[in-house]
Amino acid sequence: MIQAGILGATGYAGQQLIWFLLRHPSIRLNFLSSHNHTDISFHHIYQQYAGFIQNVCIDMHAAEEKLSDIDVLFIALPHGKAFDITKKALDLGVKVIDLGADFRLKSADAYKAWYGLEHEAEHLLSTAVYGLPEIYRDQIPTASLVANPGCYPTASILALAPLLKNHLIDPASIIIDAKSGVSGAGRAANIATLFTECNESIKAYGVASHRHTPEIEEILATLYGKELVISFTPHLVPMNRGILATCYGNLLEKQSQSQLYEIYNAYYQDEYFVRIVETLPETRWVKGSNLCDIGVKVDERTGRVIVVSAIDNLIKGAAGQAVQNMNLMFGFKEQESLDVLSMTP
Ligand SMILES: NC(=O)C1=CN([C@@H]2O[C@H](COP(=O)(O)OP(=O)(O)OC[C@H]3O[C@@H](n4cnc5c(N)ncnc54)[C@H](OP(=O)(O)O)[C@@H]3O)[C@@H](O)[C@H]2O)C=CC1
Ligand SMILES: CC(=O)N[C@@H](CCC(=O)OP(=O)(O)O)C(=O)O
Repeated sequence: MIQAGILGATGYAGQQLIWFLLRHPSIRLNFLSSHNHTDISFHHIYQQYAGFIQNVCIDMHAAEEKLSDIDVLFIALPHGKAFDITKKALDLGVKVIDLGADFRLKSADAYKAWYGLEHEAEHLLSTAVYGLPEIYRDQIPTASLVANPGCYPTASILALAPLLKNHLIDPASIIIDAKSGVSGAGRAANIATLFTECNESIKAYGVASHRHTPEIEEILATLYGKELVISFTPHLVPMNRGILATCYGNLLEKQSQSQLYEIYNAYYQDEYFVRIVETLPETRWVKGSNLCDIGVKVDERTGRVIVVSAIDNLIKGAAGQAVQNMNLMFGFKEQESLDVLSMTP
């Protein structure tokens, strides 16, 4: 039995992680941490767990004392909070999966530029593995520290990877127009995510400045083999969950619809969690699952390819992907506890 500790268990990502770990036959939840709900039973905060989970939330200090009791630490804290505890956990031989952004970028300078914070564990950046199994599966099983990707980067990178790996588009032409449900902003109180502020409205935000831009660029550049820059515009839409990323690129040579489908199907042929769909993806068909649906359309008139991807931001965009990484790190079946389908409607 693997002992797991969860920091930030009371957040949306942490709660979703618990939902999956409870189904896992080889995992025991050792501790759950919270900031504002310490000494409160987890099932009093998320009442669907009544009768299923007995843990009482503890604070970060108490969690730190329990590090030597666990095999894996999941960190679902706001960015900037993972440095110290990650160092301590790794020193004790505990494997770490960080759902936040603290170990995703390879350079501390880039982290400072986009997150406005000094990186306090720079020496770990070269050892952290970017936890997108469809791209880095070979490195994850031996990793001690996995940086779980952001939700928008997961949807965007999976959508564009086959085009860049096969050098089919001009990288300077990439535009990603993405929409997220409100749970992407977390559970903490915030005026911008009040029902009355975001219901019946859609807005772009972080235009030309969103912190997921360098993360997407870094991984796409690795796939392409050369530096590149993209335009990325996220939008907030009035739904609880889901990300839809619509990605545009100029084709370097004429490609037919069926050629591109063949390329996508070949690229993802062994991937359980990626479905190449003939219709266009919709968030409702992946909501509640660890799946990423991808649809591809050639616009012959403009010479562009338009790729649409859909994920559940809290699952393939966070907790599901974290469990997928844990399964790989501990030698479990990659799909263990993750093969659930959307229950829509
Ligand atoms: N929401 C999403 O779709 C995604 C989120 N992520 C990342 O996962 C991480 C968690 O996100 P999310 O669950 O949405 O956020 P939430 O705001 O919902 O949860 C944050 C969690 O961290 C705890 N916390 C807050 N501040 C502190 C602090 N100073 N010290 C210790 N604990 C603290 C909170 O405790 P309490 O509840 O007691 O306040 C809560 O458990 C973030 O890094 C986020 O960027 C990644 C991909 C997708
Ligand atoms: C709707 C919304 O606000 N979404 C979040 C992204 C959530 C996520 O993946 O954030 P991390 O990179 O911090 O893990 C945002 O745009 O900041």
